[in-house]
Amino acid sequence: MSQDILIIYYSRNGTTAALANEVARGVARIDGMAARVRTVPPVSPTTEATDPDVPESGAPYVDPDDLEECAGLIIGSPTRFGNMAAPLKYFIDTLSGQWLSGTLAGKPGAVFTSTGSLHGGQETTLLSMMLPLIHHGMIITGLTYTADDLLAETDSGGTPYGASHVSGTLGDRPLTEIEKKLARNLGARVADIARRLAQP
Ligand SMILES: Cc1cc2nc3c(=O)[nH]c(=O)nc-3n(C[C@H](O)[C@H](O)[C@H](O)COP(=O)(O)O)c2cc1C
Repeated sequence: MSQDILIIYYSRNGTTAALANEVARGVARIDGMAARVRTVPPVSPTTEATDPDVPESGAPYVDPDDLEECAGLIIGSPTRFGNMAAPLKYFIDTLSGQWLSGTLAGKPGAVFTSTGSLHGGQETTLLSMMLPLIHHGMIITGLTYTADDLLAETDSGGTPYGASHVSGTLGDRPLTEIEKKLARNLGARVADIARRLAQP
């Protein structure tokens, strides 16, 4: 039976979702590993506002069981003012129970983001997204210069801290080949580490 790497993302305009799909493809490259892709609902300043249990499109909403069952976790968010978007942070802030019981402790974790501009805060977002994962006891991994061609291209997304995409001021730039490659490599890296950790 395969082990799942949980990929949780928030995306309003679809570019972080596209990156999530590439990360999932990378997970699937590793024998015995499968990607479980989930999203989180938007948040509203109106406390009475509700959303359907199943989103109109895209991945299903993440469920607490997903966190229990995963062998690793990769989270993705658009960059908003140099930080992760509120819906993902809101979801993370509901995880006190999992923190207390060590649900994610010892599992590999990684992060990815999409920004409007190349210098719009990818690194700050990625680093700050790692912090809650560290609090949960996760083993954080990024990308490597040697295996991932990070030095080959520096004019699009892709950082040592995780996968990334530059969507442009109109948010309409497709993923570049190097962005796709690095996103897949990140998924494969987390899946490979999870598989090795599961070996006796
Ligand atoms: C409120 C808000 C804040 C943003 N802040 C930044 C920012 O700090 N740096 C940046 O490069 N892009 C910023 N953007 C642009 C988004 O990061 C970018 O459009 C991203 O690709 C959207 O991801 P999505 O397609 O998954 O929704 C911001 C967008 C919004 C709506």
